[in-house]
Parts: sequence; structure tokens; C-alpha cells
Amino acid sequence: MTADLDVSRETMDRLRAFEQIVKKWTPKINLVSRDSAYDIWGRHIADSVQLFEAVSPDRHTWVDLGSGGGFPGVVVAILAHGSDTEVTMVESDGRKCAFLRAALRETGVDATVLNQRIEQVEPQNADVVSARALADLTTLLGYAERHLTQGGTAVFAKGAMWPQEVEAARSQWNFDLEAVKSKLVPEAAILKISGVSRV
Ligand SMILES: C[S@@+](CC[C@H](N)C(=O)[O-])C[C@H]1O[C@@H](n2cnc3c(N)ncnc32)[C@H](O)[C@@H]1O
Repeated sequence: MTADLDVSRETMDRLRAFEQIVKKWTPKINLVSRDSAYDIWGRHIADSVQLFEAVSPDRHTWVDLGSGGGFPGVVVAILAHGSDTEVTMVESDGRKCAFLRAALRETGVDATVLNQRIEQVEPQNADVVSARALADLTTLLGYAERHLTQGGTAVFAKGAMWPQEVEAARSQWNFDLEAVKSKLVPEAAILKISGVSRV
């Protein structure tokens, strides 16, 4: 994905710097699974870039839930740097929050890191809510309902089971869905969701 990533040289340098920081910290605090640690760029950064690109640039507040090692939160902060998008990451693990703050400092971009549980953070009224590898869709829609502004969009990275997750979620939630096929894993998708309300 490096070749067709249409970003400035400065942004690419920041993404590369972030890749190195993840590699440095991963042995200490397990930021990514052991079997994906060999390919931070291909498995994690490129996937986060896809999530970012799935959303229209017309947004001011982006909240990433369960940011962990910064996917997609730190990548979004790097790609949105210089725009008027404010990025917030919510992460309950204090060591990961320390990592996220260090990554932001070292890459020279701004974002807010909330070391809290998603369920306890005050409603964020965000234009965009994102999550990757966090929870099943039914749970994520509860988070989206709490933290999205009216007219906002949720973007969730999902694996091959996404059609079943959508079907299960429909019993509890009404929502509009656009499934964008992943460029990286054929069966995976980015679910773009709006109009979330309880059934
Ligand atoms: C499997 S990791 C995924 C991290 C990252 N989004 C990624 O794609 O690599 C899930 C992360 O969400 C955090 N998390 C799980 N439940 C949470 C909650 N209720 N509130 C805040 N953070 C939570 C965990 O601490 C963990 O860092």
C-alpha cells in the first residue's frame, strides 16, 4: 500500500516514524498480536489508512474507541494533521495511553487521549466514531449511539464474519449501512454506519 498512498512526504515520514515506535514498544506492552508484529505497516497502518479514507473529509471531531496501539487513532491524527479535525482516543489501559501520548509527541501531531472506559466517557458528540478489533457490531452500535452527533458516521473495521454481525445487530438496532470492501483482505470490510437508533 505504500506506493499508492497519496500523502505528502512529511505525512509519510510521520507514518514511518509511528511504525518504528510501535516496533520499539510492542515487545514491552503487546500493542499488536505476535503474529502480526512482523508487518506493522501492511497489517495495521494500511488498514487504518483505509478506515480514514472511507470517511468524507467534511468532519471536525473524530473519536477512536479502544485505540490500543494507535490503530486507527494515531494514524488518523497523522493523516488529519493540519486540517481542522480534532482527534480523541479512548483507551482504558493506562500503559497503552502512555504509549499513545509518546507516539503523538514523537510524531509531532495533536490528539486527546482519554484513559477511561468507553461506557464512562461523557457523550462526545463526534462527527466520526471509529473502532477496530474492539467488540461485536451490536456492542459497537451502542457506543456509536452514545458518542455520535446527529448525522454522524461510524466506521468499523470488520473481518469475514461481518454479514452475520450485521444480521445479529439488526435485532437490536436500526441503522443505515454501507459496506466498503477491504483492499487488504478480500472478505473483510469497513462498515460505514449512520442513523443509529434502538429497535
Ligand atoms: C484488541 S485491542 C485493539 C486495539 C486497536 N484498535 C487495534 O486495532 O489494534 C482493543 C483495545 O480496546 C481497549 N478496550 C477494550 N474495551 C474497552 C472499553 N470498554 N473502554 C476503553 N477501552 C477498551 C483495550 O484495552 C485494547 O487496548
